[in-house]
Amino acid sequence: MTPGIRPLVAGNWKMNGTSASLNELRMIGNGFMSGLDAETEALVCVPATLLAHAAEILSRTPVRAGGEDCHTKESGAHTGCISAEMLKDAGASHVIVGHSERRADNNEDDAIVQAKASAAWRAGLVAIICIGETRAEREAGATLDVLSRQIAGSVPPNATASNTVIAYEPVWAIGTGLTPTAADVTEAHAHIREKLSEKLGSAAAKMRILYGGSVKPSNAVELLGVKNVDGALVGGASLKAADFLGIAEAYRNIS
Ligand SMILES: O=C[C@H](O)COP(=O)(O)O
Repeated sequence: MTPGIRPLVAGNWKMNGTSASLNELRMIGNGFMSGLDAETEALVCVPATLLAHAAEILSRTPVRAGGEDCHTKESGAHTGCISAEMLKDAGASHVIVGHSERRADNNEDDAIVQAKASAAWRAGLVAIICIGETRAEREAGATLDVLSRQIAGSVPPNATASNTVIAYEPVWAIGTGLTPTAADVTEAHAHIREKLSEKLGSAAAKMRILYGGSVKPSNAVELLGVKNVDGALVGGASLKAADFLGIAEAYRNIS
């Protein structure tokens, strides 16, 4: 938590979900309508095939819909790609850029991630910029250096707390059931805040820094209660409404 920052609990469905899954979204929306939004903002980033449906379903709730990636360009000859403008047109408010799965699967480097963040802003979307170290980098003691490098390269110099959210996701914690200790998360998030401050000045003080990687209802109070953790980016547990709502409910037990 950071005083003065309203937490954001964001889901990332990744390459999961068909129209049959939309009922989970309805239940997520209904859950936030029954009072959870007092504690936290909520967002679910879904595959592009579901985005327009998701946005329509969630439009009657406090929960927003987002995209999982965007191209750097507005339009053109890029078969199979989706622009930020297309996501906006389909009802997105946010888009994830630089997720470690895209960095690994599609060879996306920091320069591409930064260009995607700028593309998101151009379309009127908030960019959720993901950073985080691999297991090998962690074991080499390079975690903070990796975070510094990724912030330097992936975050545009004119980022603000209104147009950008940072998500710290240790790659080795994603989908593994493993999580860093609260002390590790404290150190990483403090370092991220410091580096953002050096780069962005006062804009960094109110910028949300989410934690992502095996967040579940059972560990949410511990992970999300850490200083400078301003919400969660949730993968697997966002696919089931009960789990996603359970994570958001953690804020009722965090002071
Ligand atoms: O974007 C979400 C993260 O990759 C976390 O995924 P996970 O909650 O399944 O570990």
